[in-house]
Amino acid sequence: MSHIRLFPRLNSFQETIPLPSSKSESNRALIINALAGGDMANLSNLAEARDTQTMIRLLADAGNPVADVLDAGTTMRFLTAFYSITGATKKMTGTARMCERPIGILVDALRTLGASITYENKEGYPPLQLNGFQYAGKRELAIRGDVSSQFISAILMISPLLPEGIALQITGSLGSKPYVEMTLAQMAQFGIKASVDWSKGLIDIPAQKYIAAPFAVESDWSGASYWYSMVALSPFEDSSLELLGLKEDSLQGDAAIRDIMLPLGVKSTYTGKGYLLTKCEAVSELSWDFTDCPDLAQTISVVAAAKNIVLHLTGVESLKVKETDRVLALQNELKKLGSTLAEIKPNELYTVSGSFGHSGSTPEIETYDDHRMAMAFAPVGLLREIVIHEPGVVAKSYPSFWNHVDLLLSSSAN
Ligand SMILES: O=C(O)C1=C[C@@H](OP(=O)(O)O)[C@@H](O)[C@H](O)C1
Ligand SMILES: C=C(OP(=O)(O)O)C(=O)O
Repeated sequence: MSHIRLFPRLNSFQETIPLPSSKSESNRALIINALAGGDMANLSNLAEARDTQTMIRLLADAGNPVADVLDAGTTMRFLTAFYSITGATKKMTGTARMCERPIGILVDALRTLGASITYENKEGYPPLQLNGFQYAGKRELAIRGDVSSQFISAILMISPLLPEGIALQITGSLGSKPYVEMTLAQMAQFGIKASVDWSKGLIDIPAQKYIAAPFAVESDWSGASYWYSMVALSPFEDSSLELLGLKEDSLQGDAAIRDIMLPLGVKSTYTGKGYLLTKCEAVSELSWDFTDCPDLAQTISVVAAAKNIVLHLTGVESLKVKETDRVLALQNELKKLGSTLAEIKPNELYTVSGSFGHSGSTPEIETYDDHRMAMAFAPVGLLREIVIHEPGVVAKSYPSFWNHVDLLLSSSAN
């Protein structure tokens, strides 16, 4: 299927959406469970996301000298640390885009600990060749926090296995902090004790053993964000959705979508089984810092553009090194809705503003091999006909996305 065409419906919806499981929680659970020597049967509700299925496949294929992670960032970063500490000889590679995503900060940290790693092409980027591990005898490690938190999560998960544990000093600002907290919380569920001083950026983990334990993965709050958009963009006041499996007290930072969407016109009510989303009044201008929840920036930018809400975004620096340069991709595609994403302060402050076009030629949205481009723009189909190119990209995190969209929107695929 090279594109999907979505058509607005003429009435409201009241539906229940069975959300996918979190790929972030799944990929941590898989690494931690493997380090604990646990049985796979201990893990329930693992994500159907390709990133997680790739992790499962690669962990089961220990003897293969090559690990191809495709486009999965967490799989690349977590497995590089996992194979390093387990002394594997392994080539780590992925898609062309994965080979443009930085990994030097993690490689430097692993080398300091004792890993032997070489770059096959460009310094600081995959593919990598891992050639075993000889403990360097140092428990103090400094690591930058401003490029990707996944480097820190990767190091943290292997740290209990280091002969003296680790005293990790995060330097600079820390982006995506809730993902580091998620890592520590999941490690704690497998018996790991850590002391953390966020005011100093210090995480201390003594050497200790993981204790195998059962772990059930929650529904995905990042995937939930697109259903929030559906409610925000529905022109009918009585539209509502119930999202199943979301927890009130989630490990996922993207649960912040509850707070972000309130001023954008969506009220969240916990039902015991998940969340009920209903419509409420929206503001006309909003500022939001996405440092803790970068994966929500596309969702929110599109909602703002489609509702003619002026949105000021900060904390979006990391968007340039994700599945695509998400700032550039948004700039190109928001134009097709009548909006601009203007860089107000270089690399710091961006503003979405414009005038949403209900008529004129059908916007044809390119997706740049990025699942979140496809899912962020799909809800616009509630307001006007729209075409999304390469809709299969959603498989990275949410393979059943279009089946769920069918509950709300008519579509034709080509
Ligand atoms: O650790 C994780 O599971 C993730 C961390 C974030 O990446 P960065 O830390 O690179 O911002 C996020 O964007 C990604 O989708 C998943
Ligand atoms: C950035 C993402 O994933 P990753 O970095 O793990 O490829 C994402 O899912 O939006």
